[in-house]
Amino acid sequence: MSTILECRGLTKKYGKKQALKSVDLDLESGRIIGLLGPNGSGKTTLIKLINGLLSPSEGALLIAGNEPGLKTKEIVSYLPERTYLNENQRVSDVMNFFEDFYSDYDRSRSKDMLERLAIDPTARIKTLSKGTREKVQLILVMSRRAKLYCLDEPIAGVDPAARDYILDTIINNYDENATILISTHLISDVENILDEVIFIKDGQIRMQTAVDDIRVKQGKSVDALFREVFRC
Ligand SMILES: Nc1ncnc2c1ncn2[C@@H]1O[C@H](COP(=O)(O)OP(=O)(O)OP(=O)(O)O)[C@@H](O)[C@H]1O
Repeated sequence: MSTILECRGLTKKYGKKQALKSVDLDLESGRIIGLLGPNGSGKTTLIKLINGLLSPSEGALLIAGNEPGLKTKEIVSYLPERTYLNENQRVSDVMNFFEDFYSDYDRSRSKDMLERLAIDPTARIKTLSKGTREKVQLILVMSRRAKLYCLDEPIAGVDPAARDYILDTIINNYDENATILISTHLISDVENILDEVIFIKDGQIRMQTAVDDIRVKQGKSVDALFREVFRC
């Protein structure tokens, strides 16, 4: 198994606030990994650094051996915590944009998922509910054949019935050598698809472990362990 992401001494400061404190982290290819932590623990900051939207204050971050930039954008598919879709465009316009922009975009995947979720590709984004916009954006992001997917709160606004379909889609559609990093507070919803979890608090990695170890060795669900470790 190869390493897709490496962080060494990764630090991010916003003024005096240290959002990430000398993080050392390795992510292997072919894993679905939950990035879990309380509010303000540094999850979005880490995901933005991976996507080159922020630069490290100190330390290094490498994706398949490269610093975030044009080369890594070709292999990283990113779902931000907020939707960025242009209100006046139709869903099919955004699909065209993805097709032009990303050589790994597979339009047939988007079509299948839109159909399954009964989303009309000719609908304008502004006519869609918040949850449906989130579904559209996730569908687009998951329709790329990327090596690393970074999903920041992918199912937060989606109803529970569609969550199951979306999570199934995530596990069934992605290439087995790809890695998916999912930041979420909906741990019990996602834990069945996770291979591994990272617990983060106050900008530091508190634990990185296989989900099977939590279940088998500790006899707990990830959700139960999270509540124990981060009890207020
Ligand atoms: N632009 C910014 N300027 C100053 N501080 C910031 C900025 N963005 C984030 N922070 C701070 O950095 C820390 C980490 O924030 P981050 O958004 O990465 O946390 P998070 O784990 O994603 O939180 P949540 O679960 O609430 O989304 C927090 O203390 C936050 O207040």
